[in-house]
Amino acid sequence: MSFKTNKEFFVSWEEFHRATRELALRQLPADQWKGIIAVTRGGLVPAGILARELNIRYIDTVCISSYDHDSQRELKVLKGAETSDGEGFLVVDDLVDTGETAKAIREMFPKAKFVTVYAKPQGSPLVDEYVADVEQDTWIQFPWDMQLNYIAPIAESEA
Ligand SMILES: O=P(O)(O)OC[C@H]1O[C@H](OP(=O)(O)OP(=O)(O)O)[C@H](O)[C@@H]1O
Ligand code: HPA
Ligand SMILES: [Mg+2]
Repeated sequence: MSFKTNKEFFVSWEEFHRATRELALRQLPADQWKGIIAVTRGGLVPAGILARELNIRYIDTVCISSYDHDSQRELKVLKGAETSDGEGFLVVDDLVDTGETAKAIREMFPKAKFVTVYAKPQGSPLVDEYVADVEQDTWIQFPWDMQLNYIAPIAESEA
């Protein structure tokens, strides 16, 4: 499935950090968690921030690759986590969009709490908790996918 839209939502490191700390605040008390499972790769960044804020040192990964095949999105689990049903674990991803990844996560870890930083409407019902809503037709640009660039003054780009 290809995603074609002109609408973009640019997220800075500061904003991502702030939103993820807000997510951490909602996961108290911290001692209810056996550990965190990060959904690679996007979930690795919020997992590090959550682990720091909640003082959690047990961090596992579930490694998922999704790709286009005959215009249908296929999900492949490259590596699972060391828990049978996810009980007591916080599973974290950067966002939920169509919800396809979330469905796979729910099947793998039915007893875990699944949280994301951002959620689009199609996927948001599949997440237990998230911080910010983003419209379905908007592409979220994360800070690790961007760099600072020079831009010409507005006056110079006239005519
Ligand atoms: O709700 P969905 O439509 O499934 O989309 C959400 C998933 O897509 C992105 O990962 P992606 O597959 O791009 O891989 P990455 O995390 O390795 O960048 C994002 O990090 C979520 O895991
Ligand atoms: N931004 C970045 N990665 C994504 C998105 C998005 O809006 N949707 C699915 N993967
Ligand atoms: Mg991902």
